[in-house]
Amino acid sequence: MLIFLLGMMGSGKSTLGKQLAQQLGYTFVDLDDYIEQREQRTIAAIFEEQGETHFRELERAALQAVVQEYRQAVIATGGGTPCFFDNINYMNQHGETIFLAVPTREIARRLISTNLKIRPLLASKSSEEINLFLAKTLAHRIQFYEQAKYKMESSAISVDQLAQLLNHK
Ligand SMILES: Nc1ncnc2c1ncn2[C@@H]1O[C@H](COP(=O)(O)OP(=O)(O)OP(=O)(O)O)[C@@H](O)[C@H]1O
Ligand SMILES: O=C(O)C1=C[C@@H](O)[C@@H](O)[C@H](O)C1
Ligand SMILES: [Mg+2]
Repeated sequence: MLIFLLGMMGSGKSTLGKQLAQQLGYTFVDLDDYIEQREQRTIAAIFEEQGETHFRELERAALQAVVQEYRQAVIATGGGTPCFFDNINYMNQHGETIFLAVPTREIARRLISTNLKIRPLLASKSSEEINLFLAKTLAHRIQFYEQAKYKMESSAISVDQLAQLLNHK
């Protein structure tokens, strides 16, 4: 089985994905890391050198490559992955999709306390600008995230909650 975690930057896809994979004995794949390895450069560099449109094409190709490569994996997608091309339908067709619905306030709080340089869409923004950016971005993205098969809504999602959700499907 392939399990895709969806949600905004900072919703915990990478953190929870690693823990869930460990619990299930699955491989953990972080789509952002996968793209960086394929490209041999950081996502920030891809954005800087070729812009977001090109990044989205690389992201779609990476998503499809991961699906071909793995049979049992937990995949932490990028924050924007479900919102471009037909990626959300593609993921729904190839596995279980879970939207980590963490409130914007909590996401902003988490991100402001981490290194913003690795998140090019947030770099060089003030706290107030980050809050505004997250709210505006989510307003657009929610229509894609909501197409996930499952939704986990909490400001403190745990790996056990995720495992339970999958057990009861
Ligand atoms: N369930 C959680 N409870 C509290 N803090 C968390 C939780 N999950 C992640 N965090 C913290 O939030 C920050 C962002 O988490 P993480 O990198 O896992 O998010 P992400 O969804 O993978 O983001 P991105 O899309 O930018 O890769 C980290 O500092 C992490 O420690
Ligand atoms: O929310 C987004 O659009 C992004 C989130 C990150 O995971 C990276 O995929 C990239 O920084 C873009
Ligand atoms: Mg991540």
